[in-house]
Amino acid sequence: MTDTSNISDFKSLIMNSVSRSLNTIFLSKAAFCQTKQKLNPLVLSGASGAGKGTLYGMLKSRNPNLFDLSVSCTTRKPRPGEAHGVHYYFINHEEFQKEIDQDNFAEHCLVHGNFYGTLQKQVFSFMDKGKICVLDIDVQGAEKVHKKFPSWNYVFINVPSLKILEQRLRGRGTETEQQIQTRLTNAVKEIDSKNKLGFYHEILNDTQDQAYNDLTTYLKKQYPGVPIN
Ligand SMILES: Nc1ncnc2c1ncn2[C@@H]1O[C@H](COP(=O)(O)OP(=O)(O)OP(=O)(O)O)[C@@H](O)[C@H]1O
Repeated sequence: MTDTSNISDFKSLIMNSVSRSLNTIFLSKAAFCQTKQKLNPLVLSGASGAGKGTLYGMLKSRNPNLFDLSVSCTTRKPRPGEAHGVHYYFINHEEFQKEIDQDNFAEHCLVHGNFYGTLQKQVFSFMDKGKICVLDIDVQGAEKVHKKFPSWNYVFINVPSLKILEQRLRGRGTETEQQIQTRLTNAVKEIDSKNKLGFYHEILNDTQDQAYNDLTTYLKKQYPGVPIN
């Protein structure tokens, strides 16, 4: 009686141990597959002041481990308070030109004598970590990226009216009067070209909560199975 009971205990010990080992193998495999899942980057575009940064901030604060903002390279000098690798990668003209020659940019442009660009390898490194890399770029930049990577997700943040855009730019208080006027003039062109380009999903940024809700509804469809808050 005692012997049989011992054998039965021994059997169940072995079975439990095998079952635990198999669980560990399958769970680690699932975790491995999850970390290797590559998620297409999200390109947020729209006029200056439309709310790209605000909506990215909401995505990041509610999903800190899922979204990461791509940091651009620039040849302009850092402003007080700007840190290398945080606000921009500050590189010189020679280094920037080398990256252009090697076709390493998803997009780049020259503004007032300074280069700005998004390095592909930086975007790919986020993808390798299973993250959604967010590119916060203007309409011209997004058009260039789309030529190279048409399968990425393109969202155009729009505003209810130019009047409201003007109010928001003034409220932000980071631009001079001249810069506000330039941004408003550019906004008309950007909204116009968004209509012609046709690859965007458009989000109207009326109230922040409604815009965030519309954005996440779209993202949940684009990234099925990925929990997005
Ligand atoms: N739905 C909203 N209602 C009211 N104010 C808003 C809304 N969304 C954004 N804002 C405000 O509008 C201003 C511009 O927004 P934000 O800085 O996010 O724009 P942006 O598109 O990132 O601009 P830029 O391209 O110039 O960086 C900010 O002061 C922000 O707080």
